[in-house]
Amino acid sequence: MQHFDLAIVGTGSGNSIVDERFADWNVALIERGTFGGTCLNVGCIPTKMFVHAADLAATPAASARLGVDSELQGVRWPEVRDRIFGRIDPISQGGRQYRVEGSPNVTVFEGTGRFVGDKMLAVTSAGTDEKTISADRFVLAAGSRPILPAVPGMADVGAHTSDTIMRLETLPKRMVIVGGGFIAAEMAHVFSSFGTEITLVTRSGALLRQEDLDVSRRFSEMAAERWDVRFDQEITSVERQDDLIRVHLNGPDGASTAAGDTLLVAAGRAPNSDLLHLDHTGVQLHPDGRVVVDEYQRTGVEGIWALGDISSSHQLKHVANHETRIVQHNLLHPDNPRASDHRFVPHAVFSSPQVASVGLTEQEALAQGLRFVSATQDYGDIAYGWAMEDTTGFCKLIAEADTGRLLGAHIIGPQAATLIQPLIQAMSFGLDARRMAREQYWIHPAMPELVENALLKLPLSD
Ligand SMILES: Cc1cc2nc3c(=O)[nH]c(=O)nc-3n(C[C@H](O)[C@H](O)[C@H](O)COP(=O)(O)OP(=O)(O)OC[C@H]3O[C@@H](n4cnc5c(N)ncnc54)[C@H](O)[C@@H]3O)c2cc1C
Ligand SMILES: NC(=O)c1ccc[n+]([C@@H]2O[C@H](COP(=O)([O-])OP(=O)(O)OC[C@H]3O[C@@H](n4cnc5c(N)ncnc54)[C@H](O)[C@@H]3O)[C@@H](O)[C@H]2O)c1
Repeated sequence: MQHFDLAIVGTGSGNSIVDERFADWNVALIERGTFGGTCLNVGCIPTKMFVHAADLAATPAASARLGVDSELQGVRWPEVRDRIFGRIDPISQGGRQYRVEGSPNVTVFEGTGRFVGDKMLAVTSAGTDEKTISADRFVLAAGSRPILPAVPGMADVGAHTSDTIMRLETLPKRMVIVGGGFIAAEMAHVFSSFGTEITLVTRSGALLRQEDLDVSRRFSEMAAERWDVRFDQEITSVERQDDLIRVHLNGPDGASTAAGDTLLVAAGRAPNSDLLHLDHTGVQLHPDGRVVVDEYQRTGVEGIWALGDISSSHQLKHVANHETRIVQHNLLHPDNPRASDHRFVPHAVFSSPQVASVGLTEQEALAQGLRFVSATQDYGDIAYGWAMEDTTGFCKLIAEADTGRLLGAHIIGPQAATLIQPLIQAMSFGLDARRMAREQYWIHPAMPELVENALLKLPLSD
């Protein structure tokens, strides 16, 4: 049995742990899927490349009201798709090749790892013999995978998830999307901009329910104008009839059916901890399957760390990246460990409109009994937003009443994912809202004046 100083399960964020500082460590990398993990292959990167193309495709429809007449002449789906994966696939292949052939201290095991002893992992893959390895230390970076709701027929109709939808042979004519979160919002924008008719089915009364209520409401209203959105639906069964998939629903108005040639299920992701047979090690799990870690990313078992989607309540790449750097440091400096910082974790939804958020929603601030003030600034009332004639976007801020410390920031509208960054910075470094607004220049008439004016609107005393 081969023994290693370190074994890393998962080559998403896990792959970037091993740099030159680990040159004299004997490392095993275990990967069951495509080298490079979710973000690179089926997550952040391809989706945002599709979103960029979708934004371009949607521009002609939006520009006529400003007197600019242009026409979308077509979307060459195979070319859009192949340009994206023609750029991504070589990165994954190059990363794999570098580890297999160019990293003398790293051994790559391709297959599914599962614990068979305290610090022993068996790796199985179809067509090869099972290999068992041991290691002094393990990093569990095995990520998460899409959930297919347990509904009669769901597993039999050829439903797509985000893992497969981006590689379709042809552009769908009618797509049913199940889910009302990140992936549903982004993919509905992508495919509808390319010309696919979208029916979006969600079990709750609003889309993007994790957002501040004002943002979620605004996004839901706008989505309902653009797509056939069915709220408050229970899926009772799914069936395929030749080329048509029918999703049978039960909602406030009774039974109905959503039909399309393609079904995308975007109903959340579950941690891959079940694949690892962690009962053989004593690593503990939360009820939802996430690995339990402390602030140093340590599991309860000495020498076993976890990071990213397998352990985090934030399934976000910037969180996985941060935790990777923490684990990296703590592996190298076990006597001087660093803690992860999850105080102000932002996120953005790259749909149309974009949504971005950091910190508490108003509902969370209320639930925590905080004394806070809030202010909302419309894009339409700052110079650049007025020039664009934006009528729907806004920035909402929540600040501690006594100190002016920002508690939360929420933006819906153009460039929201970029505009939020100074607010993340202010919260991370404890800059109070009044100082942030007044003690720096804000370029006129640029879009960040949205943030400046939202800050100035907060009813805080001097
Ligand atoms: C469609 C989509 C879009 C997204 N967009 C964004 C975005 O815009 N911004 C953002 O911040 N986040 C985004 N995310 C989330 C982001 O991709 C994840 O949070 C991040 O990739 C998680 O990284 P990870 O290293 O924890 O796991 P992964 O990157 O998933 O890596 C885990 C790896 O472990 C392997 N593995 C699992 N089990 C085993 C096993 N037993 N043995 C061997 N190997 C195993 C898997 O094959 C996988 O390669 C998106 C996700 C999706 C699905
Ligand atoms: N821009 C980004 O950062 C980005 C983009 C995509 C994905 N992600 C990450 O990936 C994760 C997974 O994305 P997601 O959209 O699958 O999950 P999600 O948690 O964002 O949304 C899941 C949605 O599915 C709905 N749902 C669940 N079961 C259902 C059912 N049986 N019937 C109808 N609706 C049902 C939920 O109510 C919810 O609206 C996200 O939580 C996010 O962390 C991030």
